Amino acid sequence: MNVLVVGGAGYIGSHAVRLLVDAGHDVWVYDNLSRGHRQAVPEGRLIEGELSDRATLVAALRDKQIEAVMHFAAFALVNESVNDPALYYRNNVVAAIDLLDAMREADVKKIVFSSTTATYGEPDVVPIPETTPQKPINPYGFTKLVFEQALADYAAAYGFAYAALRYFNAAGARPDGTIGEDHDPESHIIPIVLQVALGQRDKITIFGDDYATPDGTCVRDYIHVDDLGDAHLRALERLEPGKGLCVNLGTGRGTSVREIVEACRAVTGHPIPETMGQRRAGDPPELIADARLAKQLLGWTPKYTDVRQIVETAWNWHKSHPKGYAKS
Ligand SMILES: O=c1ccn([C@@H]2O[C@H](COP(=O)(O)OP(=O)(O)O[C@H]3O[C@H](CO)[C@@H](O)[C@H](O)[C@H]3O)[C@@H](O)[C@H]2O)c(=O)[nH]1
Repeated sequence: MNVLVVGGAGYIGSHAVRLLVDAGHDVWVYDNLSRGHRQAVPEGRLIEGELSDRATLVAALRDKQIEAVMHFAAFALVNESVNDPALYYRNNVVAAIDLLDAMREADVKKIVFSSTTATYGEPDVVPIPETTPQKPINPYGFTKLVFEQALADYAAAYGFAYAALRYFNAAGARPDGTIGEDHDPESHIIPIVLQVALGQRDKITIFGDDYATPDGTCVRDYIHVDDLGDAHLRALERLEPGKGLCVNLGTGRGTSVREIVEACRAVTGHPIPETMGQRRAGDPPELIADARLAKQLLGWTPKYTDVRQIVETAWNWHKSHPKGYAKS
């Protein structure tokens, strides 16, 4: 299939691009490189442009005879969204609607969208099934929920075929070590802990150990980035006009912050000093996917079932690219 991957130079998008190429799809990356990396895109496959630049998008969709779009070009930091909601509503909603309208203009109506567990807010029931009411608690979560709703409405009115894949915590890197996770500034737990092992930070600060969880630290469902990519490829094959496929992507297993730090010690052989800090505002104690629907509807099973394996792939990237893409 001819696929345009919008935001395909970013962390998760770039991994999906490689899997699409591996599977024989004809793949083009559309990205403004504001947070993505040119080096993460296969040679000759980058179309530079803004999400809101409808003319460039329509031209790309037509020239490359695109049949489906994967949309990864959203901002995804909770704190940033609280401090600058305008940035989030502009990019994740307004510009993303421009993308949908460019698709209408070019008569491309298949889209796979990166949604998030943040649309559920702080759910009462864990593991979290898709039937959980979506009640976000920050602007980031709201922007993703608004776009899910836009997709449902575009499906009903214009015959769009869509998938909204609600990610839990994306982690790890392509096992061949060629691409990985490089955010600036970094805020995600695994890269930060690995930066301690690389000598770039003195210690890891654990944000609270007084939660009502088995070891007192927050529990998350870490899902390997290639397992996420695999689910995108499967969703692409199952899109139906006028319908939405809304599923959680997680392993169904929880891992605490302490367990992440332990896994990083085991994988790197570094003692990784830790210190106990305050709770971080807005962190729910426990987010674990009920991942049965994705298995049922997509025939998808995550290959990485042990968080240590996920950390191994991340470490493989970080130790060979200690400065990320910039100076590796
Ligand atoms: O220096 C650190 C960094 C993180 N944590 C903890 O580690 C866990 C995971 O944190 P992080 O890696 O930042 O992920 P989440 O906050 O769970 O965020 C995930 O989920 C969010 C929406 O739910 C998305 O916005 C993010 O991109 C995605 O990584 C949380 O309990 C944090 O409090 C620490 O203890 N110390």
